[in-house]
Amino acid sequence: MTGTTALEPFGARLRRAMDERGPLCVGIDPHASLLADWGLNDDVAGLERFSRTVVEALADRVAVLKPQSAFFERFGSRGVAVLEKSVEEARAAGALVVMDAKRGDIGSTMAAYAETYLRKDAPLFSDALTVSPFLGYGSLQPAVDLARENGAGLFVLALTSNPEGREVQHAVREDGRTVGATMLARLAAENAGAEPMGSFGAVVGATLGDLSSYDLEINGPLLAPGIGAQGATPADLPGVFGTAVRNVVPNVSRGVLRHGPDAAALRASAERFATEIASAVASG
Ligand SMILES: O=c1ccn([C@@H]2O[C@H](COP(=O)(O)O)[C@@H](O)[C@H]2O)c(=O)[nH]1
Repeated sequence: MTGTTALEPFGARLRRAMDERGPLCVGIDPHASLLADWGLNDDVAGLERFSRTVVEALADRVAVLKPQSAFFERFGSRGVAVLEKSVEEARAAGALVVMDAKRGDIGSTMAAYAETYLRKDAPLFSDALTVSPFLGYGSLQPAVDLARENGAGLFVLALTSNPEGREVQHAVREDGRTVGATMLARLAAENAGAEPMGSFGAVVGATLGDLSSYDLEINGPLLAPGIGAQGATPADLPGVFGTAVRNVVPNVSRGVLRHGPDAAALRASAERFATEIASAVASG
């Protein structure tokens, strides 16, 4: 999957991975507390060991791994070097990598963020990147363009899993639509006509309860954090997402990672979540 050959669009690659492996996305979130629980030092060597363990245990079986950039950046350039290596190894083992860095800025700076994560030959190239649209959806255009050119994707924050997100995302605009609904509509337009689905996804928390007032049919993936440590369960998915549940990529980070460092235990936990998710999606 690495190299210079052109990539198929992210949406097509993700749909295939979801069909073959199931939709589960496991986070690589090396919290200081998890490093301690795993008997590792809170240093670059501990970070490297943690991340390598997760990649070796799961990259050959889950559809998506989602490193949380913040936990690597806190170690400076050496942490970012670990992140680079983890992304490369995860992709080489067959997982798609969603870089959770939530980038967002004025368009000219956004272009530099896009070069960092979405240009095929960049050291941190990832299959998709989380981005923040709160400087205006239009500010994301350089990332949309570069993602299209390189077969990558984006996950745009729309309705986040944290309770504080409401004050921004549920705010009602002059046209009567909420900010979150507007982001979903922009993504639906981005993905129009794409088959089997578009490459431009939304982040929609699994914690949010009934979202039937929102049109989640964006013809693109819905990255759904919040399962496990934040209190949502796989069984909540049909109630939150309705018929759009078939496009949901449920993310679990601490809920799986707390079972490490034993690789078999990490795999068993991911397998349990995958099974519960499959049965919830089938019932939805
Ligand atoms: O709305 C959002 C967007 C992103 N996240 C990220 O997902 C994981 C969740 O981790 P858990 O340990 O499963 O709670 C983490 O990296 C967040 O930064 C989110 O939770 N909500």
